[in-house]
Amino acid sequence: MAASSSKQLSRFWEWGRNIVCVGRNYAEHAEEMGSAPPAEPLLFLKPSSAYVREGSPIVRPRYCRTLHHEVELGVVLGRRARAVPQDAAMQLVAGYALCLDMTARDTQEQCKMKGLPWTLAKGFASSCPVSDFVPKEKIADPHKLHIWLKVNGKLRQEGDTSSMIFSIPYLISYISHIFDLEEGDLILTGSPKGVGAVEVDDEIEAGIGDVVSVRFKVAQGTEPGSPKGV
Ligand SMILES: CC(=O)CC(=O)C(=O)O
Ligand SMILES: [Mg+2]
Repeated sequence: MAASSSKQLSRFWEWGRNIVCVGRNYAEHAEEMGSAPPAEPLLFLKPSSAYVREGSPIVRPRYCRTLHHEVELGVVLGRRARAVPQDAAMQLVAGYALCLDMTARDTQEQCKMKGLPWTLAKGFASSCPVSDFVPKEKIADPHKLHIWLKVNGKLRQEGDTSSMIFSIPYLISYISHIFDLEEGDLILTGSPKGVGAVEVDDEIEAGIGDVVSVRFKVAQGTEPGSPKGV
């Protein structure tokens, strides 16, 4: 099947496709979370309604007291992938995006203690802010990118994608042996160290080097009747 063009995927967040997240893909972040680096990729999913774009706020759920930022490189798939070998995986990539894996850290800790899935912690509405789409032709080597994040102008997170434990082709191949990846799917490749809390009215700015950047404000969720959490 032919790959979708960059133009078709330039608004990938509107396709309603899978958001597949990789956890603990940087050893220093695994360590700061008190975990050992994984022997196999740790995967979880966000719903496509988790997307938020610049101009709308990141909304802290009512059940969350400790909302953390995680800056991550996102990989946008341009073609369906089933059981692809690593050496063919990069041909399926259409482009990249700067992504945030917003995390209700207190909820996640509760989920871990109770052996529950991370959906409330990682999958709430607006938990996946994304930048504009960056066509793959604009990135010479996705494993040599500087990703960074500031809160209210102060640098909080910096990482180099060369430090990923599992490379992009490894991840695409690995995931595609579990379920089909589709055109328009997004893979969040994990956070470097330096995750931390944001408060209501904070401003987050994040980018991939000087290729693309985004700004988001944090707001408080006020939905009546929203769950109490875990
Ligand atoms: C501990 C985590 O929240 C895993 C994660 O999302 C990561 O990027 O690492
Ligand atoms: Mg993450």
